[in-house]
Amino acid sequence: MATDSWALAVDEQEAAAESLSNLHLKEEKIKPDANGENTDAMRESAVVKTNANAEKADEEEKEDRAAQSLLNKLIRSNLVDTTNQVEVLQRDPNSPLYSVKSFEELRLKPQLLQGVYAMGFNRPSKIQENALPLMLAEPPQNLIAQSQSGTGKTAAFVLAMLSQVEPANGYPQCLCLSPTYELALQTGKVIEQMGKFYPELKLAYAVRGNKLERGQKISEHIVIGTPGTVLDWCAKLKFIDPKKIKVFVLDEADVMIATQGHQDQSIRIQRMLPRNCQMLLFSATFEDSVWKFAQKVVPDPNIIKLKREEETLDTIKQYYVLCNNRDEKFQALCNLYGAITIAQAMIFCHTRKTASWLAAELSKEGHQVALLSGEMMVEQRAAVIERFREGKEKVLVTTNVCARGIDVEQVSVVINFDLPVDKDGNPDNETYLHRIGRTGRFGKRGLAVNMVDSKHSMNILNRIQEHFNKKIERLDTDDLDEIEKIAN
Ligand SMILES: Nc1ncnc2c1ncn2[C@@H]1O[C@H](COP(=O)(O)OP(=O)(O)OP(=O)(O)O)[C@@H](O)[C@H]1O
Repeated sequence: MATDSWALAVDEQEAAAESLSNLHLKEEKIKPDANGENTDAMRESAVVKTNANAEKADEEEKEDRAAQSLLNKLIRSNLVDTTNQVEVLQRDPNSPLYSVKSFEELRLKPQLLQGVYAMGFNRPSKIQENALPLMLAEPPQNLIAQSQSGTGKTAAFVLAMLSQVEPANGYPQCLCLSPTYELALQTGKVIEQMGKFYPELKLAYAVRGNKLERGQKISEHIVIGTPGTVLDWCAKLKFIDPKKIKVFVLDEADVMIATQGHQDQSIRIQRMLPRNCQMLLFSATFEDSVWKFAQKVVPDPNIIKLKREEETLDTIKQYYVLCNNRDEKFQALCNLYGAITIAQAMIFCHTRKTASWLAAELSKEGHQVALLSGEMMVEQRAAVIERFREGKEKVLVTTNVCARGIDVEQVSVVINFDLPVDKDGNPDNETYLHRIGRTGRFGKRGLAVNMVDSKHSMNILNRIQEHFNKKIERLDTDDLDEIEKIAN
């Protein structure tokens, strides 16, 4: 389907409009008055608007990250497999470094060990091998830990909290901060499961809407909540005596830092805690901003990091197809499906609108299609992914926002209906690797097909090719023999 005429695809126009409107959110400009001068009132009002807009953008960023994190928790029932080594930086490099290969070695209270086994945990995960002895040491140590989602961080700090609690003392002794109500509930569930054989142990949720009488003191041993409400409960309403807290956990630090207000509130809470309180901070990623925040929250930390699994394009055959427009891309996709048997495929689009359109068109052609879209509630997204994993649908059409970090082993083909670009329209190499990398895993060979429909997208493809230094071959989807050849 060679082409000379290139038009800016409808999708790209939509996407450009979207990123422009985002830009307007962030960069509210001061307009001159009739004499061409700015008035103070205008400047002030623009500053207020800019702040409000920045907060709104913050809020959206946090919601995106929080939704992703919740989705990961909902769709995961096992540890993520990782062969990467853990890196440990001890606060005192001269003290011996302990690591455990079994839960028995930790000398847990019997009812906790029973709880761990009842959850089906046979041995500590990679990160737990090092983190647990540090967290349970005498005196307990402070810790900053980073490892990708699903590697056992939550289970580790829940075990640390449960180990420190003295149920005979009817007041809060452990405080855990989560970025959102929903994430707090998820952690609460783990506490309840692991503490199943510890019935005297009580848990309270400090989340908006959980109203208590003024002047009341709470008797629950563990409090889990969002920073604003926890701060109110400690400082304003005095439901919690922060001086009695023994373990302070800040979970999902990378999600937390997306909101400036949450950072400030967390730091204010931390300052109210006693000096000997154990401080623990967890994050799935470790950008500079997370690191700076972590150092403010956790004094004298030990640091544990687990590198991310390397993704590679080595086992993946990459192709591109030249088209003139969206309809031709759809036709190319149908030709591909007509010529080869595809176990399961993920198709990525740039906007929700294209994704919905494509899913509908594929359904009309008789394909069993699942659509994962940003408008869906997180629980609905989890249900869609679950069905796809079970093989109930063979094609998953999605936008990038929804599909980060989703592992579906049986996906053999990834199709970039639109190439991944960042907010400024430049190639998003990391996303490309992420999307394509998931097909060629576990020693399997994968197939990736990129749809190119304009000079601009050809340029993006070339830059992706240069970045990875891996050739992306041209494929003619009108030539059935050729398609069959690549499939074999
Ligand atoms: N030692 C273990 N053995 C077996 N399964 C485990 C172990 N530790 C945790 N799990 C399970 O693995 C999954 C991921 O663990 P966990 O939620 O603690 O990871 P996480 O790193 O906190 O992930 P996230 O960042 O998404 O919260 C959960 O289903 C949990 O029950």
